[in-house]
Amino acid sequence: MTETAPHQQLDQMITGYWSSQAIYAAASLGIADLLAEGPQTAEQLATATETNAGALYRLLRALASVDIFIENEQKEFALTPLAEYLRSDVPGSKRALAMMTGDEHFQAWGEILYSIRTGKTSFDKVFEKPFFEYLPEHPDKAQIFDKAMTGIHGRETDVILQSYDFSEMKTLLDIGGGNGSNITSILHKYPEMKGTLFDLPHVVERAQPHIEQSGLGDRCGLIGGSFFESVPQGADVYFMRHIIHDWDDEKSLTILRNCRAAMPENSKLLIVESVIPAGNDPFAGKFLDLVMLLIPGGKERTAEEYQSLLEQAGFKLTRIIPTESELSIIEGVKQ
Ligand SMILES: C[S@@+](CC[C@H](N)C(=O)[O-])C[C@H]1O[C@@H](n2cnc3c(N)ncnc32)[C@H](O)[C@@H]1O
Repeated sequence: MTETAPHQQLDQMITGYWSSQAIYAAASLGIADLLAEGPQTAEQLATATETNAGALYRLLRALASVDIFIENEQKEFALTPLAEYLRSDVPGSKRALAMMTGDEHFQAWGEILYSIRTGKTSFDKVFEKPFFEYLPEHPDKAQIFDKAMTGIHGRETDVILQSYDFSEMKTLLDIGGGNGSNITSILHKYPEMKGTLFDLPHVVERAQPHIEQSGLGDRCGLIGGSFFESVPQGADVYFMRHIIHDWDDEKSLTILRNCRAAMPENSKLLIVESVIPAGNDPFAGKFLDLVMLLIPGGKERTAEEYQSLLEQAGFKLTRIIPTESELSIIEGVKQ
């Protein structure tokens, strides 16, 4: 086996965005959906997508060189196992993730030096408003964001369900639960449990059909609101996945204190996040931390940082439960 020399490794890292932006272009044009019925030439695809046939051919040839699409002898392109995930309608689709990452995220990453120099979000510099205020004003982007969250986090519910026993809990509140894919998976596993999806009003409105289609309409309520104002009262579990990492300590404390005020005495707080380990080992959360710096203005935290945050909000951190993935389940109770 030939090893990649350090200078070649670095070349690959430096030019990494070439492939991610090429994937973004193919995802935005819906190429994988067009190929779902069978192979097509670049000319046919260019007609369907109103693009330049020569340029589209070059895009698809480059992507085929990294196993996304494959070109046959008739110069037709077909789907590969990687390209299948760029279809809109497959379980675990990554199309929305590729579209979000290559668009607003990429523009914010272009201003990374601003964030490193100032500690402020480059998203706000580029788009002139915070990310979660930009989304309701751009419903098409907000819909892509909801789907991207399922694309990146969708499989996480399975690992959470493997690692945590919810059987004693009768009611669960999924705070910032997005399009409801997490809460519906939990409710499917626990047929006795009732749930409530809580998120911003525009998100809850889009989630409603998803909850109805899941057949859980009678067990899953929807409440629109802001966790900076208050959260619904009375659930056995206050569940937040990838919420606290979106915010700085001050805003996170507001959310946690609002949860504490709404929680019955014996209910549990569950925060699901990447807990940053010490040392130099690869850990995707260390790069996700940069996304948090650039875009919403939050951070990934260490176990000590979660302990301190929970204590300041009036909680006792009872356990940090590792899962098969990089995620941990941080459990807290009211002090
Ligand atoms: C990173 S996403 C996580 C979504 C989901 N929990 C998951 O794990 O896929 C953050 C969520 O927080 C919601 N959110 C942002 N600001 C909020 C607020 N002020 N009140 C309630 N939800 C909010 C967003 O709409 C979004 O659904």
